[in-house]
Amino acid sequence: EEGFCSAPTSEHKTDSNSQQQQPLYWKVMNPTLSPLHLQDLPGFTRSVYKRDHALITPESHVFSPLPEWVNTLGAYLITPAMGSHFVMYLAKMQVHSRSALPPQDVERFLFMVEGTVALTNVSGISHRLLVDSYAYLPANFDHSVKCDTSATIVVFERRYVNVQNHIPEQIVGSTDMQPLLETPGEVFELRKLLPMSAPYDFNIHIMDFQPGEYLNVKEVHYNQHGLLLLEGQGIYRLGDNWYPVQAGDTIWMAPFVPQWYAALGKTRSRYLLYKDVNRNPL
Ligand SMILES: NC(=O)N[C@H](N)C(=O)O
Repeated sequence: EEGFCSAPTSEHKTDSNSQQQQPLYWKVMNPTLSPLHLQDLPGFTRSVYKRDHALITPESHVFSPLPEWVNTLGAYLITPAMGSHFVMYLAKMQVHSRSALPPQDVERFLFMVEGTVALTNVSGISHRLLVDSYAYLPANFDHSVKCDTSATIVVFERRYVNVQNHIPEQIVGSTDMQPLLETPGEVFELRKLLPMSAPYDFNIHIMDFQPGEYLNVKEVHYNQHGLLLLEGQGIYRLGDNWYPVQAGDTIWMAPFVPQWYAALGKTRSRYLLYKDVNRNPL
């Protein structure tokens, strides 16, 4: 990693090649694209915190032990203190680490950014989660995540909003197994990681843009978002602000913040997006 940082010109020239040689989503935790002349500038950060949105960039991450987890460091990137009804955090699992359960009535979604973990539920059924795998654990669903070596997971949790006669189930999958969905009037590629049915009160979208592609709708909507840019770079408009963004960046979008994205650079942009759905906003 050090060698990579100290060779900015060759990194730049071989960017598309070196990205191909690195594991999927490698740039999320290795944000070497950050402009070198700004990287060491004392006090400089691209992070921004405003009433209706936030941009949290990797140089601002602060990790501390995750309460009740074993050998795991966490960085909470979005919490209700910002106005969200969910939390989004990075869990860095280390050698012989283990998760703790979320609080009562809180559902959980895990997405693997780095490494491998084993997810075991109360029936003893285990799944190996690799990079790009994900799992949804309903509220009050007994489970445990274990890691022998190291892994990074992006985690979303929220208090489940019950509706009568609908019970969500554990879901385990991977992005590449999900079908592309119709996006009328838009050019980006869309996959949804959870069923679109009523038991689920949020979904996680994976959105892909080729360089030069952008959102057609300048969206303003009641839903809130937590976004992790998994690949690529571009410009995110939030309200009246236009932010250069790159893989590894997190964005909080409050309800009704005007939002728009354009992908730039030479490689695909891919982002993961929490979105509350299927519930009356009243
Ligand atoms: N900012 C976004 O990408 N929003 C999504 N298109 C969405 O709300 O589904």
